[in-house]
Amino acid sequence: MQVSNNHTVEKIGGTSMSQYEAVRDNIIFNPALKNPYQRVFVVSAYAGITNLLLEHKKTAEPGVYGRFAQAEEDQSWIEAFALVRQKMLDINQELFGDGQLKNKADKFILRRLDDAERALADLNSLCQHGHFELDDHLAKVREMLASIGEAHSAWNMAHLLQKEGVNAVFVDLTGWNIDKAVDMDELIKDAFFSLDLRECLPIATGYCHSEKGLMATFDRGYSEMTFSRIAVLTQANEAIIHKEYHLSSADPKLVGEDKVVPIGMTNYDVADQLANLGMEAIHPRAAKGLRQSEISLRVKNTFEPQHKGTLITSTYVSDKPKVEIVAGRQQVYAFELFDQDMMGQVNKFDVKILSIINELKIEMVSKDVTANSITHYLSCNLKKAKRLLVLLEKYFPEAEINLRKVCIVSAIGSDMQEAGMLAKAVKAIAEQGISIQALHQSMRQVDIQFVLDEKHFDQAVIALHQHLVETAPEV
Ligand SMILES: Nc1ncnc2c1ncn2[C@@H]1O[C@H](COP(=O)(O)OP(=O)(O)O)[C@@H](O)[C@H]1O
Ligand SMILES: N[C@@H](CC(=O)OP(=O)(O)O)C(=O)O
Repeated sequence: MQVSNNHTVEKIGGTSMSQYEAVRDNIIFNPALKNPYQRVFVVSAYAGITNLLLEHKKTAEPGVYGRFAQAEEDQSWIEAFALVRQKMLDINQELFGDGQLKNKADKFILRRLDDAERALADLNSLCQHGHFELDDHLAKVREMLASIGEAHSAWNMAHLLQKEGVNAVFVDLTGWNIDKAVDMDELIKDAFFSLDLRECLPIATGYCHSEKGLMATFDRGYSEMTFSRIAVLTQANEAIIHKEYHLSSADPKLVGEDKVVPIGMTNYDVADQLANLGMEAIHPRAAKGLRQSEISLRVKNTFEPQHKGTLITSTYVSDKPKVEIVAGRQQVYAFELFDQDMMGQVNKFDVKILSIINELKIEMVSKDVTANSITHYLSCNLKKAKRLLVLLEKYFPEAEINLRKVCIVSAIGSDMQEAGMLAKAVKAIAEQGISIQALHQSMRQVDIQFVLDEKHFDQAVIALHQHLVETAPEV
């Protein structure tokens, strides 16, 4: 590639991808730009497709992968496959209408789907033999299935844009046709090496093959890793994420589009806190690469092309201490382990608990300790929570273990060091008659976290936003 340091790398999220006209008119042909080039696009699967291929991101309802992994005798993954195939063909119909290009698009994606379905069927029958364990192959199955979603959306977008006269190039990073594992960085460098960004517009798959497995390392939201790696390796001038909404002071769907305000600027610290809560302004590991390479990140609203969006840099700090965002996480399991013997040796207990949590690959959102108890706040499905409970009971037979489903609601800002900020936040919650289960504020002064009963999530977000953002004096 002609490294010019004069290009941007831009990711288009799944919700935006499902609205092609908006992507074409507002992003590709953004009126503020002279021409569509000097940009690299990295695209996610259309909204809902990865949920059908793997499992629902929020509810964990199993898709093809979830069903395939569940039981060798259960053949319901075949029905799940039929569902995702139909959904992908429906999307093609809507985008291309009838004609040659639609046939080409169908042929492309059907080949991948058929290849994958055959591979799963073969694996399933192989694993009927005692010598083969399904579990040994599931990680590869997950990678294979995930990659189909982004191959679909990227192929379609490149070909739709070609129809509009743009020299768009489909960049397939899925590694579908390669015969040996390749390093992710090598694959990206190879793919972009021969491209002249002055006259072609690469549309790259948000899924990228890697020796260790993209899903295994980063799991859902992985397209941001591909995006970040491409931005770093091609030395982008700026990295841009296009989303359905502005990065706002709270979820517009929950608090109301008229009440939230777009965030003008913020820093990577804030982005990390948001990602930790599952808001995914950007995948925290993706942010690390951009931050280290000093590439700033802009989050833009697909539907308001004139708006500059939110600029995330490593250096920004708000002029005055303030709460920038109220966000939260539902479906959190609080595991409280209490043992009188823990007194004076909390560390010893914690090391073992953490090793079990890691073994089960459960994500930790927060934790707190007292002299004789440790509580981990974990984000996982019920199945994993039950598994963890069994293991903890086995390893700590003397301990009392309490498991509760909670939510975490958090007020976040790049600088929140102001006397009275915490009191104001507590008052906002207390006024609603909500009882606080736990409260965390770290020395880094970038967030205040409330652990609450699940049912209070919406009410707490709305109340905190009202008292800390809507009524806060303008800075
Ligand atoms: N502070 C916030 N600002 C903007 N969106 C938010 C915020 N908190 C939660 N959301 C929610 O995030 C969701 C995901 O954003 P979206 O642009 O649809 O993602 P993707 O681009 O990955 O498809 C939106 O449905 C929105 O309601
Ligand atoms: N489609 C993948 C990857 C991704 O990052 O998607 P999105 O940009 O829509 O969050 C997923 O759902 O995990």
